[in-house]
Amino acid sequence: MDRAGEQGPLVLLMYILDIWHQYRTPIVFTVLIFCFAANAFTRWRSRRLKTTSSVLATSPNGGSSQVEKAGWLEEKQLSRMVLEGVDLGVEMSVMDKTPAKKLGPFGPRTKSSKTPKRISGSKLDRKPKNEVSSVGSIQPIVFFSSLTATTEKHAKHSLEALRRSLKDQSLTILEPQIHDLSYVDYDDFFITPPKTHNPTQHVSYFYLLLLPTYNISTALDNFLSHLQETHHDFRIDTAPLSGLAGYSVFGFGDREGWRTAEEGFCSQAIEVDKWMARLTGRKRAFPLGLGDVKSDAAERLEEWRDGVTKVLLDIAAHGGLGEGVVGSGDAVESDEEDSPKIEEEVEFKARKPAKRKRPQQESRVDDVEDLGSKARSQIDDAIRPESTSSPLPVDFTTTSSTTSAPPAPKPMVAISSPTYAALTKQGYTIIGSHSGVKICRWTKSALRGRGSCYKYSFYGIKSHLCMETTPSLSCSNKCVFCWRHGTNPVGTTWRWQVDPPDLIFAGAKEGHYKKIKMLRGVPGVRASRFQEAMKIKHCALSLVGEPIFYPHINEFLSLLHREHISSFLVCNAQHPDQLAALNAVTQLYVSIDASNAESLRKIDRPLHRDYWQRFTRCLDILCEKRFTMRTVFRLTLVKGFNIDEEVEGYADLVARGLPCFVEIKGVTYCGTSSSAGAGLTMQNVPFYSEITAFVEALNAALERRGLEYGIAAEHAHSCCVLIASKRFFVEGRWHTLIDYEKFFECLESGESFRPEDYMGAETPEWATWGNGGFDPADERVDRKGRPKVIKPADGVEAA
Ligand SMILES: Cc1cc2nc3c(=O)[nH]c(=O)nc-3n(C[C@H](O)[C@H](O)[C@H](O)COP(=O)(O)O)c2cc1C
Ligand code: SF4
Repeated sequence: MDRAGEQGPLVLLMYILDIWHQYRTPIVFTVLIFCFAANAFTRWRSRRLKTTSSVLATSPNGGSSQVEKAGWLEEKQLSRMVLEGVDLGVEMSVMDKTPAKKLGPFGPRTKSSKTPKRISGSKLDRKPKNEVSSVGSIQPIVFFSSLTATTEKHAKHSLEALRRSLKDQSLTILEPQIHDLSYVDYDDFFITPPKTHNPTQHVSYFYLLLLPTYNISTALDNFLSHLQETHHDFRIDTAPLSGLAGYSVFGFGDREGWRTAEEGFCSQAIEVDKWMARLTGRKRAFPLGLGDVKSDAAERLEEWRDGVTKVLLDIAAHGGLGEGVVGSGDAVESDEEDSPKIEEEVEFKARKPAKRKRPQQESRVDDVEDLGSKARSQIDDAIRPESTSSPLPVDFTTTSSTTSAPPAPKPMVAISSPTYAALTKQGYTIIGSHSGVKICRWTKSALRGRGSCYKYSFYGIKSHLCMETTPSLSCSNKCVFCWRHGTNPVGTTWRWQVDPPDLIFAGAKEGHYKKIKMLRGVPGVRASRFQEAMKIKHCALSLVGEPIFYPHINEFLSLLHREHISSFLVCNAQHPDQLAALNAVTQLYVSIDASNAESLRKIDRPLHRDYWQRFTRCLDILCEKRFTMRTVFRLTLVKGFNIDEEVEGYADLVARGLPCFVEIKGVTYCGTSSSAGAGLTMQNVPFYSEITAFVEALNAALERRGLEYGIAAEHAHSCCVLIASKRFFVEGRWHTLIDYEKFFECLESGESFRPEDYMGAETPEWATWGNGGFDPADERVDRKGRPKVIKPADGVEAA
């Protein structure tokens, strides 16, 4: 090997190095340009792949698997990921129950696809499946079962009636359909709601079930078994029919053979209603209707149908069944809502502010809460055992010590105030700034056929037709037994904004009907009574507060009377001027909570310094009114406060006021911390035997005074007895009931009239003294729905 040959590679290397040094800048520049161009090309190509609708080269489906524009696919939004290679279309349609082509950008694929794996998916629809969209359609379906064609005939007639009444509605209710349960496949309708074939239209189904009852084996047994098994089938959701918009059942039975539900009247319809409540997850849209084929079936069915039609329209308008009270839609009854627990909690909260340190010097009071807490503190001081001889409560109308101009009136119960929150939590609907309405527990009881309050036995008022309201939530007393003690505002004069009477009247009706509607899904509510309840016939102006405190009480009363709603007004005998100026009411009450000044101070804890003078003046005014309206003394007996040794004193008060009636009832213990704070316990609740002993003693005391009274009626269920003037004892019978239509006739005649002019029929035998006072047409049950054993200490929330 020669030297030149050995040095050849070295020379070549040096030559290359030389060229590199000479041309490195253009070389580097060229390489960079090339890399950039290659990169840009790659990116352009991949973007083009995403946005074109060209056929994927490797897709076996050719033109059918076109790639849709996928720009919407935000990877972060993907809540369900599907690996490419799985049949995406099928997977998605199972998931969302909508056709595959709507769901994915890549269309259906097969497992044989050779394209690279790609992760894809779509957003899940999070809307609750069982909520009817307000834009969705509702499909009513009438189901019936029939052996001897009675139910079939009614079902077909109902279908026509439904079609007629829904014909002109512009809402989204589809033409009702009908199915004979003997011919339908239960799996199509009673495992899950039927499937909709049109994916663009969301349809919710509403079932109306019309069923007879047979105590022999029929196809209905299969239907019942199916419902039961579906509910218990562990593979199926316990409420698979919750996607329904609602359901309601109507049963046909024969009362001649099966008098009561316990004996089997409509028992199969009752069972179906229960299972449907479970399977639909509480979608009872209207109470179970029951009709006796030999008497009232057609009438009851019509009421039920009207109610169901209204609910259908409601659902279409508002997109769902709306609110219900606790227990709404339940399969079986529970009385949770009667529990005093909520009251306890609210009352406790409401009383908390009273613990705040109170300034020594009282100043002018211009806010209801301030007034309430100050009054409360004073009153609390007044009733503490060690301070029983403390000075009388201050009259706030005379305590102003400031010289500043009076502030502008404020709302009595401002929306942002704790009082508002406490009252609404207790179930009050606050109307405007100072009025309230609430459903009383007897309304629910009457709707279920469990009995009305004592006013039904004494005066013929059906509790489910009665509205309980007050145009003034404020009161000038703080009675120890007041249910709402600690939450309601107090004051001696009206110093708040004044709402117009028509606003209060409209608000009270609206609030009342809304609350009634919330009861429609409650098990046990009778369809016929529910329908009746949608027309208020009576108004109890009591609740809490002092109705005659409201400056436009007379205008408010005329609004009631104009709609033929009777008025029972209860006042606390502290506002004689307002009482004197009061126009006619159907029945006028004053509360007589004690027989003497000292006792009244302890029990009513009045804010007025001259409370006893006010009280006795009210009795005199009542005495004058006794020939123009029915006047009543209401005595609430509280053991340890106002019973012992007071009989003679009460008899003297009766002699002074000469009321048409004296109602005597035992106090209701509500078990709240406020009542406990006022020194009240269960020990203060008199037994019914103690009430009756008192009544007999009072009656004897009245006789001794030569007063023409007698014991007319009783309602042992609510510890209440009625003493009546002999003016209402006609031809040897008590006539304590009221002829309400006659009352309105008298009122509208413009002539003066007397209470006797609207005296009603004789008091029913079952309500008279010695007979207990419970309407035999109703069913007495305890809180769990079991037959009731009379307990003398049962209280009543009476208005
Ligand atoms: C054999 C038989 C058994 C019945 N059992 C009951 C019953 O247990 N409870 C009830 O309320 N009605 C009962 N009924 C009355 C029917 O429910 C009632 O007549 C109904 O209207 C029949 O409806 P359909 O004609 O549509 O079959 C029975 C009737 C028959 C003939
Ligand atoms: S308790 Fe009062 S409000 Fe309730 S139904 Fe009876 S009268 Fe009406």
